[in-house]
Amino acid sequence: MRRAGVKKRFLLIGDDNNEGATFCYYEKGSKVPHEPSFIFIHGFSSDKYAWLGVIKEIPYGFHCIAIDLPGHGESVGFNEEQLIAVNVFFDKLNLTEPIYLVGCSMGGSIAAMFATKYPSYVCMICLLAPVPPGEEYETELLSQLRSGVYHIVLPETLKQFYAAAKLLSMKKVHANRLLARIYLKSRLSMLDQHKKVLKSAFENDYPNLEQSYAELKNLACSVLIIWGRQDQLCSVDGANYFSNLIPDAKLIFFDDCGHLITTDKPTQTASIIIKFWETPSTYRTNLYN
Ligand SMILES: CCCCCCCCCCCCCCCC(=O)OC(CO)CO
Repeated sequence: MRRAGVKKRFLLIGDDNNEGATFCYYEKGSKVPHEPSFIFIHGFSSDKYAWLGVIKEIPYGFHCIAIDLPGHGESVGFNEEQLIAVNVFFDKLNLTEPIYLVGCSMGGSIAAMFATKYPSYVCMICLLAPVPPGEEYETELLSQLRSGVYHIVLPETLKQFYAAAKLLSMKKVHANRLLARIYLKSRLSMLDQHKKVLKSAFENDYPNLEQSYAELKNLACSVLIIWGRQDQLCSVDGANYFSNLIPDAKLIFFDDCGHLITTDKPTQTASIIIKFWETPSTYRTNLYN
């Protein structure tokens, strides 16, 4: 933990709809007046830990927060839908100045939808291989997942774990069986919860993705899109879909990179995120001056 310079924190939400609901998150640095905080949102069945490799490479002086989404990691007790819960989180933390929202995979879809639903909260978004909409972009893996073959992303055995790692990442993980077994065991305790999240996402969110994304064309904030060329879960063609929808978006492809961009290219991801932040934008300048 100390390596990445983050502290683990808890935030009790506990309103009428979510009695005792608590967000868990990592924080590095603290809010800098008149600068956007960097907020990181992980993908399905992942958690805040996935961002440590990226956050480690972000220089001190920037304010970074990586949250555990409801139904993931150490965040507990939510009934509310993700977008509303995330919005409450920002309010409770007094993140009143527009933020730089970074999301990976399903977290990228959430970041995109958050920006359309709450435009005043966001001045920049970075989407790492967000879920593309509908059958036209549906990979074989995603369609298997939709039909209920969950072990592709929710492995239950060591063998399935290695198979999942191989499909999602270019990194070789066969190295340490003990660590793999410990990691798998910790994930198994979340299995039923994650199955519920996935089922609900496919039933309620996936069918409406195209309609939800359509709002992206009205975005005023700056948009960065990153995709791994070897992504087998979220089709690389999705990058074209999003850049057609958002003509001003900056598009970056990583070679030798699968779906798990934060695993395969943490250093490069951090440096692109910072470089994009440094790019002059009239929109942001007007916001902060
Ligand atoms: C407000 C809610 C909006 C949700 C919208 C998204 C609905 C998509 C359906 C589920 C699609 C499932 C694929 C997720 C891929 C993923 O996240 O990959 C992980 C590894 O498992 C990376 O960390």
